[in-house]
Order: sequence, then C-alpha cells, then structure tokens
Amino acid sequence: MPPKSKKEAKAKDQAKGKVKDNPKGNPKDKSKEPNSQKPDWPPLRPLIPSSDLLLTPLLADQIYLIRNFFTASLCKNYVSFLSSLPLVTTPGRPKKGDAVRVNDRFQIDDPSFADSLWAILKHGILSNDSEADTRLWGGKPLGLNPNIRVYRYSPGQFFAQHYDDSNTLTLHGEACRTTWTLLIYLSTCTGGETVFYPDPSRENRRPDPVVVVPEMGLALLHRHGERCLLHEGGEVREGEKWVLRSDLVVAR
Ligand SMILES: O=C(O)CCC(=O)C(=O)O
Ligand SMILES: [Fe+2]
Repeated sequence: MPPKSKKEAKAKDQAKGKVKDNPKGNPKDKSKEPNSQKPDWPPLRPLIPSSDLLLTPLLADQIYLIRNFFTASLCKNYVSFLSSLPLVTTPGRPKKGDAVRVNDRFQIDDPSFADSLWAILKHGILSNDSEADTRLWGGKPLGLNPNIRVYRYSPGQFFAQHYDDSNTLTLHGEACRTTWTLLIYLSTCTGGETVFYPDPSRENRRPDPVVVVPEMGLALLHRHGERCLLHEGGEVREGEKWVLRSDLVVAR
C-alpha cells in the first residue's frame, strides 16, 4: 500500500531505517518511565476454562491469536480500572530512531502480575511436545516480561510502523530473553487495526499485509527481535482501543 499522507510517508521512511520500539526510550520521555507504585490489579476472573484457550495461527510461525483470552466482563472491569491509572500521553516527536507513537500509556515492573498472566497464558501456548514448543517460542518458555505496558488510543491516535526489540532479563533467577510480543486487546473500536507487513520473498514479492482488528479479549502473539515483522497500530477512528502488553520470556 503506498503511503497516503505525510504522516504515513514519514512512518514508512522511519520503517526503512528499522525504527524500533525501545521500551527504555528517551530519558526525557516521561511516558516511558516505569511507575514505582504497583497497581492493585483486579482479580483475573471470570475466565473461560483453560482447555478452551485455542492458539490459532494467523501467519504460521509469526503471528498467533487466542480469542476470549479475557472474557468480556473481565475486559470491561479492566478498562474501568485502568482508566484510573496515571496514563501519560506520549510525545508526538520521539527520539531519533524511535517509532512515532501517539497514545496514552502506563508502564510498571510487576513480576507478580506477570506471573498471574502467565499462569493463564501457558495453558494456551504450551503443548505436550516440549521440543516443538521450544522451537516455536525460540527457547524454553518460562514466563512473561514483568514490564507490563498499558496503552489507550483515543480517536486520532496510532503507533507508527516499527519493529519490536528482544530484551534480556533475569526471571526467577534464570538468564532469559524475550522472543514474542504479547498484546491483549481489552476493547473493540473502529480503526486501530494492528497491521503486519510480511517481508517480500522470491515466491511472493508483494505479500499482502496481515490485519488484526482489535476485538475485546483477543490475545495476539507475534515474533519479535531478529525475525520481527514490520508492524503498526493503525489510527483509531471511533471508540477507545485499550491494550495490555508484555512479552514471552524464554531461557537463554
Ligand atoms: O497497539 C498496537 O496495535 C500495536 C502495539 C505495538 O506494536 C507495540 O506495543 O509494540
Ligand atoms: Fe510493536
């Protein structure tokens, strides 16, 4: 798709330079400073039975979906709770090399919340073939990144094209790295699609973009780091798009 507006053209240019979503970011960018006070997250209930969590490939080996990862009532409860957090609007003009993103966000290091989310997600992503799991997830899956991010996009807000970085960390005393991005959509809105741009290949020189329409309770996992696809969060046109973000953590 050729860029339609100046904004899109700029995002495309940045994309060519491998614009990254760097969670550490510019020290002057307050929106990327982790908060120190952990939120009193509502309990993760009600949930669908863990045996009903279905990992569906959208693009094999790159993008997977789990519908109803959060039930509608859990999503509504979370959105109302998250609205009370001190979200910070990101500056429109990022540090050189960082992706343009305009949204309101909240970031916290919360290992115990990450563990609670992992306790649910692992039933959806782990099979009884641990070797196949290790191949797919880029290492032995151990949990989720305690660096939890909350995004709210209002109409007109978006996250321009970028690649997500892999990070190293220590989880439960083990040396780990992140391999996949986890996005949990907590609301349904108009616009705000997450769009992936698969790399052209010899077989397919102009692959179609892969579009994910935000849907309440939908979890999305996509590969990041070296094999991350270029992607963006499209502009929201109506309603609010709420997203919880973490990353899959595997043994290093
Ligand atoms: O909000 C979206 O649709 C995309 C978010 C994203 O790309 C990110 O968190 O790195
Ligand atoms: Fe991203």
